[in-house]
Amino acid sequence: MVWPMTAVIQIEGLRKTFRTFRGGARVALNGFDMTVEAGQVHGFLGPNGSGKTTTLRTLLGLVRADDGHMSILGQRAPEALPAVAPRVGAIVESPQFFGNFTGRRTLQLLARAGGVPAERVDAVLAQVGLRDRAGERVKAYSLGMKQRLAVASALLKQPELLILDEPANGLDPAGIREMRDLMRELSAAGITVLVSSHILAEIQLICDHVTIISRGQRVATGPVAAVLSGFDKGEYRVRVGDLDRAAGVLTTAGLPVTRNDDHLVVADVADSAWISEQLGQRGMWVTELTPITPDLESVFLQLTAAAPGPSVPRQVDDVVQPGPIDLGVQP
Ligand SMILES: Nc1ncnc2c1ncn2[C@@H]1O[C@H](COP(=O)(O)OP(=O)(O)OP(=O)(O)O)[C@@H](O)[C@H]1O
Repeated sequence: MVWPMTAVIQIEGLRKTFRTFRGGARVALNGFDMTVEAGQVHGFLGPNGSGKTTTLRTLLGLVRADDGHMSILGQRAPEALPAVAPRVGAIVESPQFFGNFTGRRTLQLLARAGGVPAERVDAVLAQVGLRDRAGERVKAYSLGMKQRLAVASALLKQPELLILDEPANGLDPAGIREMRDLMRELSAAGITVLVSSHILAEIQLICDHVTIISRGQRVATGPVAAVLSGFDKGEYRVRVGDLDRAAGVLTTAGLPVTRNDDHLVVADVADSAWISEQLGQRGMWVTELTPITPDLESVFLQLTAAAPGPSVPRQVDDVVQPGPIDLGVQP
């Protein structure tokens, strides 16, 4: 199989079914595909239980796949993992640090265990912004600082690829912002970053590309802006004095119109000036004409929702699979 030279991670047709305690089967991955190109900060987004951790654990050889092809840095996984491991940093399980050690001591021990030169410790402490707090005990660190220490430990061996499972889990907005800045700095330093998350705002802030998984299948992928624009329905919010009359005019002209309390939502609008012209000609003066651009949250909900109503918890293991949506953005 020929894969693009720039693909740092390539996953095709990945399948994994877990046998449950009671002899049942739980489909975690159902033919999942993902491509992460060099230099990306790639968000791996999906609801709880959609298969993100299973994908990362399978990629890193911690879980055996039932079927599919995977490569990391151009080498087949899991077979070639021992060869590529020195070039990959990963935090898939929350690392447990010894609280009585300082951050620096923790990294010194990890460096020694990994055969990494001791000078790397100060370099990674600086890289993750912990240099000034490196002499404090880890048990006094905030959650954000512990996450940074975890990232620092993964950076010790100067990886080309960093894989982080839910790095911003439990962080407050300021912590998420700091994590975003850190990801961007790592990306600027030439490291490809794959970040999994079920938090949309976090992915929109941190990542330039995204793959969305739902029930073990990829449902969208591409640059964040392209994924969003694939869902742009050309909708405009229109405010005008007589909503009913305006709705009538626009509907007669063939545009889909939704009447809300104090405004209309008009879809399929190619030229917004045409709306003000049509209404103005009939003595209706438009006071607002605003494009409604999709955000990742609404796209995510559309893509991952075979969602039950709010009173019914999402059944992550439902058998029904949504059809994958090909945005044609990425192979
Ligand atoms: N070791 C296991 N044994 C049985 N089922 C498992 C196992 N690991 C994961 N699963 C199931 O596989 C599905 C996917 O789980 P996974 O942890 O990959 O999802 P996730 O997207 O990482 O979710 P979260 O955001 O909650 O971490 C879930 O239904 C989960 O219960």
